[in-house]
Amino acid sequence: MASEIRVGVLTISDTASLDPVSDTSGPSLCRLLEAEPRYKVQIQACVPDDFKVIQRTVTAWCDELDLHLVVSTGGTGFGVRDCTPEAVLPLLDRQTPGISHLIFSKSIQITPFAALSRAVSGIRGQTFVLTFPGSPKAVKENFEAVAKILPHAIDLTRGGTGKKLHEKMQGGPRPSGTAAKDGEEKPRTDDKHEHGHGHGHGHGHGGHTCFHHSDREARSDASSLSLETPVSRRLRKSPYPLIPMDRALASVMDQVTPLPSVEKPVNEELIGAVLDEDVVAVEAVPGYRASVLDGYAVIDTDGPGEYPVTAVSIASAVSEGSSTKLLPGHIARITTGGALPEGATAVVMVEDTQLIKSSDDGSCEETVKILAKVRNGEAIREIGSDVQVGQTVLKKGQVISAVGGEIGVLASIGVHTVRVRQRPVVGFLSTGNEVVNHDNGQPLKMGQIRDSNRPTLIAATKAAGFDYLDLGIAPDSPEALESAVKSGLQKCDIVVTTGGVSMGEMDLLKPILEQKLGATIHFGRIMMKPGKPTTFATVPDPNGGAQPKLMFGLPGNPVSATVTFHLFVLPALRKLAGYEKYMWPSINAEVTHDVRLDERPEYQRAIVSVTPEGRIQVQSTDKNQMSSRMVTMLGANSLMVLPGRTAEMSGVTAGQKIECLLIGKLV
Ligand SMILES: Nc1nc2c(c(=O)[nH]1)N[C@H]1C(S)=C(S)[C@@H](COP(=O)(O)OP(=O)(O)OC[C@H]3O[C@@H](n4cnc5c(N)ncnc54)[C@H](O)[C@@H]3O)O[C@H]1N2
Ligand code: MOO
Ligand SMILES: [Mg+2]
Repeated sequence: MASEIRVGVLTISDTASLDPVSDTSGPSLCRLLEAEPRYKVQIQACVPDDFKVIQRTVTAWCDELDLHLVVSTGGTGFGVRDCTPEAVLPLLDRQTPGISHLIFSKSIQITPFAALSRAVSGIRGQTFVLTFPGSPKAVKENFEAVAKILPHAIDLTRGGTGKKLHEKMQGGPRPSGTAAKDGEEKPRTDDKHEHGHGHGHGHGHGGHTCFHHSDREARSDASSLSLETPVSRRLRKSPYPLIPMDRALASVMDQVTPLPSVEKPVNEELIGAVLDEDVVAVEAVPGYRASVLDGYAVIDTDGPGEYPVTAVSIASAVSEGSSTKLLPGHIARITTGGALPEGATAVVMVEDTQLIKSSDDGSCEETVKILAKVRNGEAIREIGSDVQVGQTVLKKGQVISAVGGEIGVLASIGVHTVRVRQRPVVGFLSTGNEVVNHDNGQPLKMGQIRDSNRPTLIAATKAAGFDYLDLGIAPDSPEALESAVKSGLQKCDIVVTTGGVSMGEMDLLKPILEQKLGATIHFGRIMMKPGKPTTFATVPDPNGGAQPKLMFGLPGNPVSATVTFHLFVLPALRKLAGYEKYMWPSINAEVTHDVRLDERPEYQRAIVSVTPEGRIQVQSTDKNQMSSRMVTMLGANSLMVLPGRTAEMSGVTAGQKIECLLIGKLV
């Protein structure tokens, strides 16, 4: 049986999420649990009665935090906003009706109001999930109803055998009530006790009945992230679980499907495009028998000796049927790339010949001596010897590089257009009342800051070969932000905003996405530095298209925005554009100095270089890697992938190897 049971306690209540201090159910559940040493409450949060927020939180807690037990309190009743069972049920792999029944049967003995709870329970992955009603009394009664079997249930959920319990049960079950704590199983007669089965949640209003209307009214129009929430009542804890980086990346990539393909002419506009078809040569290269050298076309069997020069073939277009025929005992002057006269079987380079006789004015060679013997076929490029007609020269999925190989081959084989994946268009919107255009020509007023995010991200996008739209700057007003994001989504495949995603009262992006644009926020916080509040959402296409649009809410701090753009947005753009390898390549490099680890896994800006002896080294751009200091991006060609600090490992010492993502060119 698990020696330690890691628990998440989730209060589900609009009221409590507005004012977590008023939450009494969550804390009392924590106290009940922690009264037993085996339970360790690892995470506690208040979220509103919001289907998506509940699902997101429970999913993340079960899947990311590897908790043994998640217990929620609230939202199980008949209230119009109560939706805990509806949100939790679809997340469960297996329901546990016996547990729900046990809780119900005990509660109903205490009060008939227990019938107003629609609580569910079950197993998601390896996590046991319980939903309790929203009052400290109900929480206590429900917990006590299952306290004895809970460790065993959790053990079985985790693949345990339950051996210990079965041994304990050898003597048969104890008579009901004999081991009960004082009052545990005594039926209650007081119908008006604070059971709160889904009604009003009882937060901070000790002694209210389960029909507490004022509480219901208060939560009917408010949610934790509501745009109307007054500042003093805003959430003091983020409702978005901190998820690990790998999970965040996987969640982005799950949502990205390559764009459809289009026919494009073969020219430099193709650079960076991904082929969506195999390309077959429609012409042979070369299309005629061509000389590899400047010299003389000969019949190899004639051998060395003096020969009359009876023809000239200079590389140029020749009209059909006009090519000369070489007769035995004759040779023809020929230039590199010239068409071989009919009958010629080899070419002798000019250096291996000697002029014997020329015309009086020297304009014509009449007799030339072939000095060396040549083999049949020597210095001749046969028809199709480079590429044959019908040969597959490029494969679906291949990227048209800027090096030139692909465009060169396409141009040479008579293919004029190719099917390539459409290139995504990404829109950039800076947000913030304090943010002004970097080139506005005005001195900054107190509190203003120049927009460095848009120029940076646009430059990086252009260099990566993607199309972009500059969506300007939106002030921190719900209306302006909503309309700017919406219009961006109408025109782009991805919208990237910077700023407004953390915990301030001006951080409006997340509530706008959820409440105004119907978005699904896949994550709103990541355990990483920089970039903790990075947000990713899918938004229904405002143009009515079937495919949702992608939306990244990057943090406002310039380094956070730049690093998360490289880590998330560019790979997503590459996947959208059809790249099979869309993640950054990484390299292990020797760090040239000691590095202190942060508690969050960190992406330090760094320079990877190759020493004259061929050793690959890496050096941080700057010791002070604060996320506002754009100077830490100077010269960076890589991001050092540093793990979070642990008791065992607090730093990396000079000489150790560390993984580095190569986001720029090696120096
Ligand atoms: N109570 C908490 N506060 C903050 C937390 C937290 O967990 N709890 N997280 C911090 C972290 S980490 C980051 S990163 C930032 C992210 O903030 P936001 O994304 O909400 O961004 P803003 O508040 O709008 O701006 C932050 C910072 O960046 C400057 N900025 C914004 N846009 C631009 C731009 N286009 N160009 C240049 N600089 C820009 C802005 O003026 C602010 O100084 O939140 C922490 N807070
Ligand atoms: O996560 Mo923030 O990006 O450290 O400053
Ligand atoms: Mg902020």
